[in-house]
Amino acid sequence: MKKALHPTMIRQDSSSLHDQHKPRAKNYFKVVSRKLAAVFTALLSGKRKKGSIDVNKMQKNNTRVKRISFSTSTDQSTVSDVRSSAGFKSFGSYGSSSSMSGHITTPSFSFEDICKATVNFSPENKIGEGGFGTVYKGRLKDGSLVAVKRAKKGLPQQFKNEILTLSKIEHLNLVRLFGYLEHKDEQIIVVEYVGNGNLREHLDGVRGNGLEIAERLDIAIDVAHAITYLHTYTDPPIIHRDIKASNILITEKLRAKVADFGFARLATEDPTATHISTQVKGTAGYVDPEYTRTYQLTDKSDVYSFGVLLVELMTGRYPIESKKPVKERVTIRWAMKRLKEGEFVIAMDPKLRRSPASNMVVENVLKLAHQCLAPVRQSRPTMKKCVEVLWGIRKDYKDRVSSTTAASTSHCSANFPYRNAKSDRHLFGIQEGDSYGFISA
Ligand SMILES: Nc1ncnc2c1ncn2[C@@H]1O[C@H](COP(=O)(O)OP(=O)(O)OP(=O)(O)O)[C@@H](O)[C@H]1O
Repeated sequence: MKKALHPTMIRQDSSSLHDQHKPRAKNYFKVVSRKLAAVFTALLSGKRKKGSIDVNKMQKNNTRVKRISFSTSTDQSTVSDVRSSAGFKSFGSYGSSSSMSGHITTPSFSFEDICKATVNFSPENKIGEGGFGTVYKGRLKDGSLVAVKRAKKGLPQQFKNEILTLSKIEHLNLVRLFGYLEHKDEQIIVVEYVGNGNLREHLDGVRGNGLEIAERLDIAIDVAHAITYLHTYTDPPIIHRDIKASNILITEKLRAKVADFGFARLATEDPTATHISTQVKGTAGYVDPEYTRTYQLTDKSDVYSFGVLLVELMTGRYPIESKKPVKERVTIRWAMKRLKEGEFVIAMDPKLRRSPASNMVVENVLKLAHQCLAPVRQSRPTMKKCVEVLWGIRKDYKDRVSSTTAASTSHCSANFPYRNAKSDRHLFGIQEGDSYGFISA
């Protein structure tokens, strides 16, 4: 999907800021290898001991296209668990994320199996390319479809982040980890295949038949469920740090799964801590300005990015539209101004059908986005609150559409037997992933 660089893509070289860590690097590696050895020994002896590995201090200089990455000298981020990475590890069964009781089962397939599954990483099987590397579609021996993420060389940090995070989570609206593999200089992550492209492709109209307002609302709710789960129901909480439309994968039923945990962070286990001081990472246009200013990361940074995503869903525009007139270039600024001036319909994606019910959704979702985008994080709602607000909007929408449908049916059913099957599927019955999406362990 990364055929060409979009205006939102930026390149930021972080080397000069990282340089200040260099004199300490040798010591960190010593400390880290000691801790890795301890954790590995604990794993072998069957005891699960919480290690504390300062992974950001292990981080090499990282130049990324599109994503932001620069650091602060007070970087004290920690990741509280690590697993052995020798050979293929699969996470076929693991307990609840809150207990972090994931265990590594016997290796179930090898590098050769992955080569077979992807037909030697053939270009025909390539489904995407991102900062992490290339993503391939694969079919395993048992016939199941998987997405194989083949890391670019020299990104050990992101590889580790992604497997550490994915191994702790299980939720219908998050892509599921099947396993990972380190083979010579290859680093591979195998995850659930989500077959209907990503949200950005749907908004661009290069996938599917265009998303109706009810479908966009369901997608917003799915994403909100997923982030609520990460912030509230994992232990320690997880901050995704890269919520954006291209990381929202879409199923055949037009429901959403959040992917790409390369930048995710485990929040501190210290209940008195208000934030983590860490490198600023994310994608231009989505990153919380308070985080970029203070280097302080909290779950409210994800809330900010979610606010940007809501605006994107309602307007169809990219967060940064460099070809638009100056006043419209920063989409959130433009859309919030339209909202404030009572002209939110102007900001509404032209691909969306206008109706009192869909206008109501756009207005209320933009109002929620406004709260998520508050400059000061304390003023932003929690993700759980966002879910509740979105549920309310969906209920109002359904009520309004049902009453309109009932009125038009009673008045002109003989003349107007046509029903819109696509809209109807949002009015009746429970949708896949409507609950918080927990999968019982
Ligand atoms: N599990 C998956 N199932 C199906 N397609 C996937 C899967 N994971 C990724 N993709 C596709 O591959 C693309 C690239 O994914 P990846 O997470 O590596 O990068 P990205 O998020 O798009 O970009 P960046 O890494 O710069 O943020 C996705 O946008 C998506 O289209």
